[in-house]
Amino acid sequence: MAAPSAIPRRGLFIGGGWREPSLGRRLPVVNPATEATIGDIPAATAEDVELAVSAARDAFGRDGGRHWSRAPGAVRAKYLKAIAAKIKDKKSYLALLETLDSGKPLDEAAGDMEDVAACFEYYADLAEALDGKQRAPISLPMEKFESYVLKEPIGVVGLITPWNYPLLMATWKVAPALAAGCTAVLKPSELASLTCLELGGICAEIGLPPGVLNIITGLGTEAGAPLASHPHVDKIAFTGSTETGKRIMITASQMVKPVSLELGGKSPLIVFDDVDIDKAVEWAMFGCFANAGQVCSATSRLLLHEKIAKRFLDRLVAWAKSIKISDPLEEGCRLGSVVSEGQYKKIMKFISTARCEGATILYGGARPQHLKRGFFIEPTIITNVSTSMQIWREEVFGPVICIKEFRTEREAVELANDTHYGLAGAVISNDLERCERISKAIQSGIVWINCSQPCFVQAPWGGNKRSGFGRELGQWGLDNYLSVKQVTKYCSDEPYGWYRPPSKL
Ligand SMILES: NC(=O)c1ccc[n+]([C@@H]2O[C@H](COP(=O)([O-])OP(=O)(O)OC[C@H]3O[C@@H](n4cnc5c(N)ncnc54)[C@H](O)[C@@H]3O)[C@@H](O)[C@H]2O)c1
Ligand SMILES: C[N+](C)(C)CC=O
Repeated sequence: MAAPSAIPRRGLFIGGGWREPSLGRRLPVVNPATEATIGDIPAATAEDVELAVSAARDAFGRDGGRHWSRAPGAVRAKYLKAIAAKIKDKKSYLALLETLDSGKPLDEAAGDMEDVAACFEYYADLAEALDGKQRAPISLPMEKFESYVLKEPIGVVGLITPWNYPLLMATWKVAPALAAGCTAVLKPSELASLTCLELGGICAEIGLPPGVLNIITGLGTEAGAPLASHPHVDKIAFTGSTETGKRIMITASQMVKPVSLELGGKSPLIVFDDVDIDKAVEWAMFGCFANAGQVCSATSRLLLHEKIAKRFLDRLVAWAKSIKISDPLEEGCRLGSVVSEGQYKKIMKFISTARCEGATILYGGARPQHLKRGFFIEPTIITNVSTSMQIWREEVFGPVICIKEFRTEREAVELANDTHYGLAGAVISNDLERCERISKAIQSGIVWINCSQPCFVQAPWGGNKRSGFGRELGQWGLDNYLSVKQVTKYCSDEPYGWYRPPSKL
């Protein structure tokens, strides 16, 4: 598909319609693969947050919730399925916008759109099943009482999301929140908001009741912060950096507002000496170079058994040289640009600091020579790394992998856990018992065996330690937006009998 000459000019999506931002300001949209400004998005501020939250509150309580929050799950499922169908219809167009906005290869963006549609369909099914799970009885030790559980939507939720998988990360929150009966205000990243705004258009097309989903674009400090601190927002679900996550937690704590946080990572991939080297190399590449390494769960610390380290690195360099780095719209592109100039400079600084600290840039580390414009960085392989180096400790969020060797399983696990993060980890070995042992020993929310990165909507996603808490996807994702209410009934004809009745005289 050819790139459109201009991207759609959208307003903020509030109360089922488009609105210009209150202060009339807009932010430029830069295609990171060409550095050309291709349009702009509205810059919402506290005034717009106020309107969006108010629209979401109205939608939550409208007609006593009969049309949304207390409607049968099948009603909400119908809308979610309609959204999924539209996403599928518009897959090529949405993928194109995602690529123009973020620099990711078009094939990856198309895959993301399939995952977006699948996520809406999955939570449509869970919305339908929710009614059947209401009033689940609780077994009590006293016959005079009966107890059951109601699962109710939490209320109005604020959803704040990052730029690396713009529509997909938003969908991981929007789909379960709506399935649960919540109404929502979505604030995508200012660096890539185009497809999230298109989601607003889709909601209007399918006739989603006004205010159920509101989408406000803008800067984190101007639009995200007032959303997080708004007293009428009942929960914040956040995906982004650990630093912003900390700020959100502090803000939310003032109102004892629940938060779920999906934060950064510095995940390990352990490779033993009993593997097919080329197969393992491909997973190592996918684990750290897919989406130009801008993946929260990127396995960016590679731990190699010393017996295969040399051969593995030779093959890794050979494979890395063969990656097609190009305009992300070109067929077969496997490494596009990173998302922005700021991200490009940040990654380059990580590489130069690694060099200054004494690490070896075995391959890459620079702009590809054949690309004169755009924020492209070669796949970068760094060796001679010590555990005190920044490159070992901090999340780069770019196509940069650092490597250490190990001798024993114990040493591998110690190195794997030598991080403040705890999002993911991976192990590759033909000894499956060893893989099982290691999957228990790695301190993270996700472990992959003999692969890295596959992600399924049915399985829980989230981290430990400074990678956050709470789980998205699967049933856990729905539970994020449900409040559990205990209802207990006294069902005996007898008086309770704790107090002595007063005399009738
Ligand atoms: N754990 C996961 O599932 C997961 C998934 C994707 C990305 N991430 C993480 O996201 C990070 C990259 O994303 P990013 O650079 O967009 O993160 P970021 O923290 O800079 O921004 C995330 C979102 O928060 C908003 N924001 C910024 N400051 C804010 C504030 N003070 N109050 C409220 N909102 C604010 C931003 O506008 C954006 O919408 C990486 O650390 C990555 O690991 C985690
Ligand atoms: C889970 N994933 C890989 C789609 C997004 C994390 O950044």
